[in-house]
Amino acid sequence: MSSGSSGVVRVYRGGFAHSTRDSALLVLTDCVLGVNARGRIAFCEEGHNVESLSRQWGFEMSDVVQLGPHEFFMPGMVDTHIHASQYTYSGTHLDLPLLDWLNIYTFPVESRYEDLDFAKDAYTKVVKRTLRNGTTTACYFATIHTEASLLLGDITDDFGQRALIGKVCMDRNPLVPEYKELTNECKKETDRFITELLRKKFALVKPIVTPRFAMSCSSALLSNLGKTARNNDLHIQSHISENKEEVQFVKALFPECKSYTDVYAKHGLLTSKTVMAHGCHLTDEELETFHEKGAALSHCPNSNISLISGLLNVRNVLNHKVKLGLGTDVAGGYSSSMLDAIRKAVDTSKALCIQDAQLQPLSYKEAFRLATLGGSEVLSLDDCLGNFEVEKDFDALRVNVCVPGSPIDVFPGDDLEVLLEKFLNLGDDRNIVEVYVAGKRVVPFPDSK
Ligand SMILES: O=c1[nH]c(=O)c2nc[nH]c2[nH]1
Ligand SMILES: [Zn+2]
Repeated sequence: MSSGSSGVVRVYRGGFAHSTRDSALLVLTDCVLGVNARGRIAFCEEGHNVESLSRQWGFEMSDVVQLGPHEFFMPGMVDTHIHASQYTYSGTHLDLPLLDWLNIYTFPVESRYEDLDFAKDAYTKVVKRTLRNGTTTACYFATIHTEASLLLGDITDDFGQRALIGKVCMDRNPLVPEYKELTNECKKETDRFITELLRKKFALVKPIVTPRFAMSCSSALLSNLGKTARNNDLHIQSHISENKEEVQFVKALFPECKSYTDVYAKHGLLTSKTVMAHGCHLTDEELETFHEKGAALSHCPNSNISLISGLLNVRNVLNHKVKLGLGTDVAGGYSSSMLDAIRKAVDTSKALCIQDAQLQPLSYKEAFRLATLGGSEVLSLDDCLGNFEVEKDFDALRVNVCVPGSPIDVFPGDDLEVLLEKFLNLGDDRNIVEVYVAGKRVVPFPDSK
């Protein structure tokens, strides 16, 4: 379809499901959506308006792509916390708690990313795997290595995934001292990473300031990173209050700070562009600080259970009006699929309800919202993605619950809402037949990939 004078390059008609500010789930059984040449949503209206839209926007009725009866579009999913560098061992090494897990499994593997061949293989695989599973936006941790982190940026751009890329910063690592940088070297390399990645002018891939967590950073480094983020108006990511032992260590390392949250706040690292992973053991007072600062949390339920870290009370986080999204936290989390994060978020919430009958469980609709619009809010990208509002980028998954070999069975009377719920609970990448980022089809991969 040519864009003509209207600029509409593609039109789809059929079922759509998304979240809005007011509604965790809006199901549109017959909707017509147009995508313009900039990859943005030109219109999203009731299907019966298609003829007047075709006159208004100048497209032919024969150009309208009609979805099948078992198909629908949903917004692309936003993985707000994933370690690309840990993908090589995902699905293994889940028998230790966080601090031992870091020292024994994680740091030795991350050290290997000095080798760019190793990095290229791992990073290509994780980008392809996550895209196929519907992650249109990923907030990645790489490693301390600048060149390999830049390579991750190149690969995400090449595959068309939207991403924030963090070169990991750490100048403290007593048990694995070969995996850290000197404070000055870390500052210099972080600046170089940011400059070089921005110089590439990738439309969808940007740097994010990434102190690993308070335990692996000196106060001098944290302050410097806070300034770097402020001076360049950059996003910030780290970990917070994942595990009780970690919380105790941080208290001992930063006695002048009144809480773990205060450590980041005092160093200028808690802003409206900050996303902190986990937060399982945050107090209500700390959640209030998150709310005041506009900082966000990434809930990583698979990792929290796999490393026996804790169970985040999402209802309490939502009640505090803290921005919240979901993360796979590969490889503390063993699945790179955001569908797994949705399921584990609901399961975790239900487990907490077993202990406290007063608590209201997270519904699948709320989890759907967290994985899409919630994630876009966490990354302060909700003005350009997260749902199907006009003028947002068309980041979308075309789902077919009835593909050959589908893990889902459909029965008479299953409406679109049922198909969505079945997909979220039972579906996998076989059901994600196409993935779009900023209007461009990125899955199936082109033959060259
Ligand atoms: O789940 C986690 N994965 C990590 O790599 C990490 N580093 C600090 N804290 C962490 N938590
Ligand atoms: Zn993590």
